[in-house]
Amino acid sequence: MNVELLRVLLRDALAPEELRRVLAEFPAADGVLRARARDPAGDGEALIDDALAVLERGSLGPAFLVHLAAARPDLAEPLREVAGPSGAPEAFAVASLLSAGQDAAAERKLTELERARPSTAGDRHELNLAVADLHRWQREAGERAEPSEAGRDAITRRLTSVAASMSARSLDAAEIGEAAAVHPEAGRLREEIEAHVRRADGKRAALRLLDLAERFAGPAVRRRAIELSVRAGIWRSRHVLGGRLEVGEQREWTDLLQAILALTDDIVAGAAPGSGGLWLTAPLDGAGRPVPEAEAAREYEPLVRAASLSLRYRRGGPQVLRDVSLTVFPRTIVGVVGGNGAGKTSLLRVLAGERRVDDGMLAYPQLDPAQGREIDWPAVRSQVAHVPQRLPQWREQLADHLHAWAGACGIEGDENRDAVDFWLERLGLANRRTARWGELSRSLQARVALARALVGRPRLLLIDEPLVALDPRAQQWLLQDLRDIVSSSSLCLAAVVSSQHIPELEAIADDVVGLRDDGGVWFHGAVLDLEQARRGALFEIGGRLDDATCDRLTAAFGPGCLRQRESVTLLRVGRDVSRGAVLELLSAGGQPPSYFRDISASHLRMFWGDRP
Ligand SMILES: Nc1ncnc2c1ncn2[C@@H]1O[C@H](COP(=O)(O)OP(=O)(O)OP(=O)(O)O)[C@@H](O)[C@H]1O
Repeated sequence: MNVELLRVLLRDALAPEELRRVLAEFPAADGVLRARARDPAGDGEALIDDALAVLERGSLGPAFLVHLAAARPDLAEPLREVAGPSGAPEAFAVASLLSAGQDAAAERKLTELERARPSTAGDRHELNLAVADLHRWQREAGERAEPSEAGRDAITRRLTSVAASMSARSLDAAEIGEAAAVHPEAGRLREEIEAHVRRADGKRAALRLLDLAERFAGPAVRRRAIELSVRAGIWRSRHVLGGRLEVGEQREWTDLLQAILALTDDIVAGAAPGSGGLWLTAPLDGAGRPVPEAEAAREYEPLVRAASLSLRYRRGGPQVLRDVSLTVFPRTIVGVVGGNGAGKTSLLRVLAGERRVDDGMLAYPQLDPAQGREIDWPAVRSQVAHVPQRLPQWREQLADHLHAWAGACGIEGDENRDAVDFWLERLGLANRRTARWGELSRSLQARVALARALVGRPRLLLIDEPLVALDPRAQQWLLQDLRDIVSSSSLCLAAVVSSQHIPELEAIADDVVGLRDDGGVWFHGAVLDLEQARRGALFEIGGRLDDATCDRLTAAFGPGCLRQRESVTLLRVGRDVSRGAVLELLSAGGQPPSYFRDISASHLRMFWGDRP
């Protein structure tokens, strides 16, 4: 939008009283602007300044152009120039044709606009409604032999919001393109939000909008994103059961989806370097651009590097960790999987600095500023949030508890208030602000533990068995949120998550450390390679195996290596495991199986299937 041209137009083409009236009647203006416009003693220039400041914000500018075109059809041409190349001039051309009484031309234009297929489902829906409104209005006008002003206004109002939404998308296309090219995460999140909107999943769209705002926007925009998320939540609870929406409700819903998309674009456009947005949280150079090396270090240098860790709780006692190695990169989730007593909790306690290892190398390249021979544990611990399996309880009301916790982490004042509000909304806890520990389900208690960890602005999350006692839906909900937050957050954090729920964790993890029952490692690497490793070799074993044999095999080849299929047992092992080694373990209890064969190359391997 050409703001300077609009300034000239407002000053020279409109009499002061007319300017006041147009601004006072502009439905999308904020209350302050409308009140000023109604003040007959106010200064005209100052009013124009105020108006332009409001119109430049968000996507109100194009909506105002439509509004003005409807009031002053003679200004259509200069307004088109002000709007620039976007869908908005089309929309306000229709408005001005209607206003000038050229209904047939307005209808033609509107139909053209609808055919042009604007980019979002919300826009298309809104245009359909506008066409329907126009037809109804024409019919009514024909019957009454006199056009109805109210009908005309209704169509203009609707076009105003379409124009706002469409131009929010096309006016900023260049900026959005630039931001997405420089920072693919912004572009990716925008695409994801659009996809949720297309599926009319407003709540998921709003949650991802919160992630986008947390990463790229300042507190005011985050507040706006929180408001939209609250509205989307109310909508979901009202309409989740698939009730039909009334026409008025449809409009409200469309407005909400459009507002989500418009704010998304505002944030993404602001994420472009040089736009004044926050775009990254890395240190900035003199010109306000992120320092590339600092950003690269933050994104790509590991948070944890551990090699050959070993641990015994007491001298001469059993070895709990044996030669365990892992590397944790920012924005990744490392799953630590294994059976009962495999050492998962112990490994997390070592990483949290609660337990010293007997041997091995442990370093926190980004968290330990000194990088000396000894780890600076206070510095590291202040950036690590450990959520133990036994969740911490609290006495106060939930929001008070989180405020106090954030305060204890050094987050004070507005930042404290904003962080608590943000995480309560993001994790679906906002309507439980006043709840106490005992009033929450286990699933919500797990979410509170996550919120508490996140308000402290950690770089590393260590989460022990978060899925225990959650039903499958709650497990999926929690893991999906964790995945989204770790991928997108401005904290640039990583998570190490332990669980016995191997398939669930694998679905969201980047890397896996699979612990054997003896504390050794049966797999360490990318999830993508895990399947490959498991595919190594497949053996079919006759009959059911006794518990002792199952335990022996699981200890050697890791949890999940065995599946019972009808009258046979299938065993999956790495490629490097010999037939002889497997047979030895099968026979160690003195009862060799009735038969045993390698079916790796046979179609029978299909019987492994997805079913555990
Ligand atoms: N404080 C301790 N003192 C002595 N032994 C311990 C201690 N904590 C754990 N162990 C032992 O270390 C081994 C590993 O325990 P750990 O809790 O790390 O395993 P885990 O994989 O988390 O098991 P689970 O899934 O049952 O929680 C177990 O044999 C356990 O008995």
